[in-house]
Amino acid sequence: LVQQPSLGQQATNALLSLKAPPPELHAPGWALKIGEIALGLMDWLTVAAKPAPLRAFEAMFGFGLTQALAAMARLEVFDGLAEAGANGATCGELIGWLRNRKPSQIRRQPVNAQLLCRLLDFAAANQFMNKDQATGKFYLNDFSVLFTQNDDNVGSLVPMLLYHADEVNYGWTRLSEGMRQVYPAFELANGENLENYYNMNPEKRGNFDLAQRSISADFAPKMLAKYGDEFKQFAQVHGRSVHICDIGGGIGSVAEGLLREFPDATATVIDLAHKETQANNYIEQVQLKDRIRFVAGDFSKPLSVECDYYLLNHIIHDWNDTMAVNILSHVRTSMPSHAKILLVEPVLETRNAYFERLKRFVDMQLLVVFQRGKARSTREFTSLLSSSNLELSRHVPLCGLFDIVEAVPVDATSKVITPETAAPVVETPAASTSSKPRKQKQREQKQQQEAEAAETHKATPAVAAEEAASSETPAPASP
Ligand SMILES: C[S@@+](CC[C@H](N)C(=O)[O-])C[C@H]1O[C@@H](n2cnc3c(N)ncnc32)[C@H](O)[C@@H]1O
Repeated sequence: LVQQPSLGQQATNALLSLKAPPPELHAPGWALKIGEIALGLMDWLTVAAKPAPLRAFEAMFGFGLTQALAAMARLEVFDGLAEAGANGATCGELIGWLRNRKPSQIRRQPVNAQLLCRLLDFAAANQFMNKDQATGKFYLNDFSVLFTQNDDNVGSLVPMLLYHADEVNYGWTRLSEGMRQVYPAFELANGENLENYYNMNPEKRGNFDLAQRSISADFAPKMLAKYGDEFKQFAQVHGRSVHICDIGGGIGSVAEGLLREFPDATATVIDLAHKETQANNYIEQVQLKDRIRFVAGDFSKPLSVECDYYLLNHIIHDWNDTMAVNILSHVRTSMPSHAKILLVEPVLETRNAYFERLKRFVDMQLLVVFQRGKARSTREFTSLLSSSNLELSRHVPLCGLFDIVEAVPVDATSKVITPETAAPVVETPAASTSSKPRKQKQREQKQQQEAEAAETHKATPAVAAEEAASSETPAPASP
């Protein structure tokens, strides 16, 4: 791709002025929906327009893209380009820069100049970065900026990339044997399940934790866009701010992100006891000790923690149906009737070819790594929830890999909290019906409409019966 230097320079300047990757665009729902449909259509056309032999070669070569990207991240090529900034850098200049650079988080190896130049040309041909053919200079582009690194690497995709390129990639090499459903492919390849593997390789665990934090950092603004108004209304109705429980919340990084977006909210993070010290250190480090509490707990056993929202972020997809119902039932038993459960999951859907492909990829990752875990469809969630005395109240797509599946107790009197249905109602000036501000009235009307729309998603006995009929294969024993 030949880039006009002036354009390339402008783009690079703009990108470098951002400390983290560009923030998500929070366009109105209808605009995102149109964008999604257009993306799906373009994706379908791109695939359909390619002759089959080309598609076959692309599929066979796909692994090389991941590994080339990982090699460049390890060699800190993208950081070199970031430092070169709008001037760009030739291959020779980049090598000089790399040789003089202090060793940093990722171990660098010595590089052979000629070989690295070939790798850079491969990267430019695949649009990982831009190349000005006239000057031979390389420039960071909107893709490679995502793989630059910073001090704590939050916001960088490098930890996520290395997780996929290393331990998960080994797992994929044993996929056919993993299909026997004795051991997950990951265990066949790495000799241990994920947890034991990380116990034996603390450096890899550190990288995995960073990868998770990067996903979490992306989640809070999306949640604000979807739940900001509802949380505000909750505070008006109940006379207090929401209390969120993050079940399987790790060291509290997701809770931290959420509480930064919702300055009045408080949170309880529940995770296994071995996370306690790390979590408390983290919560102290981010100065949220007065708002986030860590509670050691096991979601495979009854829980007793009362909250307004129970967040299960990337939890259910790690488990088979039996365990998923077990976890959901424990949450259900401890939740008050007004509370909601928010499951953050890749919901499989078929309307959009592009997202379907990404979500199916997540499903395969779960198959490779855990075997017991899977991505589920709305119908499958409906079934899991109904077996847990819950019902699906709303499906909130987040325009990406993940969605929010919202659930409420089956016997809840109302699925949506409104001033009319919530108890106890705290009279505040804003909540008094005679002088409701216009915006509040509009919000209530919108919630009413959403409640009606949610009815169409409700589990029907027929669906439940159909789902119950599809039995699940038992999970394999651990080696
Ligand atoms: C995929 S991670 C998700 C972490 C976090 N929710 C996030 O999105 O970053 C799964 C989490 O579940 C926790 N976990 C696994 N088994 C658990 C159990 N039986 N009880 C409580 N937490 C558990 C793990 O320690 C880990 O933090």
